[in-house]
Amino acid sequence: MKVKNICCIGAGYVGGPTMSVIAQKCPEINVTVVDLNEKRIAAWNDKDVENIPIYEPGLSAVVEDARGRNLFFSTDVDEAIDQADMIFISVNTPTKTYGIGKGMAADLKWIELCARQIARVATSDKIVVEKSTLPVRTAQALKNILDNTGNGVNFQILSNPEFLAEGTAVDDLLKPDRVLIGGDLDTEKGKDAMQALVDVYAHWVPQTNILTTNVWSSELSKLTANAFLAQRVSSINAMSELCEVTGADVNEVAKAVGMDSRIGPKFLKASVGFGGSCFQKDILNLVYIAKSFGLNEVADYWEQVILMNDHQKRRFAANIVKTLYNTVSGKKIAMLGWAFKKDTNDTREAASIYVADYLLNEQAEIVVYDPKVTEEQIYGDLDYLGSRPDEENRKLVKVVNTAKEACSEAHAIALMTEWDEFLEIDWQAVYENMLKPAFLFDGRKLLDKHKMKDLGFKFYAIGN
Ligand SMILES: NC(=O)c1ccc[n+]([C@@H]2O[C@H](COP(=O)([O-])OP(=O)(O)OC[C@H]3O[C@@H](n4cnc5c(N)ncnc54)[C@H](O)[C@@H]3O)[C@@H](O)[C@H]2O)c1
Ligand SMILES: O=c1ccn([C@@H]2O[C@H](COP(=O)(O)OP(=O)(O)O[C@H]3O[C@H](CO)[C@@H](O)[C@H](O)[C@H]3O)[C@@H](O)[C@H]2O)c(=O)[nH]1
Repeated sequence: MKVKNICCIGAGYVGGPTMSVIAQKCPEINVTVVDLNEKRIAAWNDKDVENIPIYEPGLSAVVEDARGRNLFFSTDVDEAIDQADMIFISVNTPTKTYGIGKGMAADLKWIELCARQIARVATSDKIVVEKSTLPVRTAQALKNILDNTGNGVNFQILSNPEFLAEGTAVDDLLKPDRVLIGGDLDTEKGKDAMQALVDVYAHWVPQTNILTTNVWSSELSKLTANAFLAQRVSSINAMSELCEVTGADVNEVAKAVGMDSRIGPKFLKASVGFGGSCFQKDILNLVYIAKSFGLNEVADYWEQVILMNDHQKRRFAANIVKTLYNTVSGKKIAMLGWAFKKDTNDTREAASIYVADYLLNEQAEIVVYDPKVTEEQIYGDLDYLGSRPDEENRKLVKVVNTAKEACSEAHAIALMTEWDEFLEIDWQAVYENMLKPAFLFDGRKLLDKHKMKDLGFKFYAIGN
């Protein structure tokens, strides 16, 4: 079968970029991305393509190419479901904040709502694709909901997890290491559905990079990939603490270790701790699944990756307090960067939120500058933690428009995100405008230690 109409439910960080690339590469397929969030859809449809709701290098050009031709953004979910022969579900699956599995399991509320809506609306056969990251065996639950509608529609469920990383989403989508498609390999209908999705990706991805597996392997591979990646970051971060007490330099250790072809150089950059919407959520989910099968050793093994990450964020903040003579009360701390990594406006689970919260509990005054994150987002992130009244966050935290302004008259700077522009800062001028001693804490190992020390900074970097 040839796919003619695709619908994607969820116009977020995954649905938006993924569907834009599919539409650009498959001009004969109509792609409609739908969302309940009217503001988000309006932003995707904004006349000025620079105002689309997600910042990703190269994304606006892709959207401009396809939007209005075969790429559409809409809030009419029913209509798009009705028209589609293939439906991607790309809604959020955050960690549950209530009930059984609170703080661990993935909240599948939005997934189930999608399934019920598809079941209610569909009058013709559909291929339903899990694009969201889901616990292994979710496809079974989806199938149960879809198959119990009694309207005779045939649903094929595929798992097609997304591996893009934010900040490089467009590149990752254009040149994926692999595309993974899980489906029912035992039936002709299952195989046909898989082939239909393979044919979509084959417009631009070499066949050798398109991997087909059974559904459960596909679902579990996504959680496994994120667990392995996060584990590397926690491993090097654990070493960074050991480096700090032994005189080793974590960058040198990472380079030496990464040159072993069995280990490889990627994801060995020590940092103030990994953030982002995926790593923590997906590992907690993995831990929960392992525990629910009684596999306690497996669960404990992976949980340690999260515990190490929490420790890394906490000890970075604690080191600031300790170094500033054991008190930051009433002191101005400039935070450079708020996003969880460079080249994205996403702040979900960013280390900066937790470091700021720690410092605010110590009564610091914080001034934040991030080139892509809005003031509203920063206050929202702090308010969400509920550590203090919202008004207090507005009183103690200021958000400014330049790094220079943030650092002026500061007691200390905490570099939280590795934005390229922080390399271009006139650090001499920054030094001159700070209170002395001028403390600089580099949570990303971005800056040149010798240069910063020569300028006069009291300089501290992770793992050094
Ligand atoms: N962010 C990433 O880099 C990334 C990468 C790979 C996989 N994932 C996974 O992809 C999924 C989506 O992540 P995201 O970052 O795009 O989330 P997101 O929160 O940015 O987007 C999800 C969107 O779905 C919409 N939505 C929720 N329920 C809906 C419904 N019933 N009908 C219509 N719209 C609905 C929300 O309004 C929201 O705009 C998650 O499972 C995530 O784990 C994310
Ligand atoms: O060597 C490294 C690499 C990353 N990080 C940090 O780890 C976090 C996650 O970074 P990254 O993985 O690059 O971004 P994400 O967008 O979270 O992407 C991850 O999560 C996605 C959602 O599941 C997956 O699709 C991607 O494959 C996976 O890399 C960020 O805070 C990074 O700063 C480090 O500290 N050191």
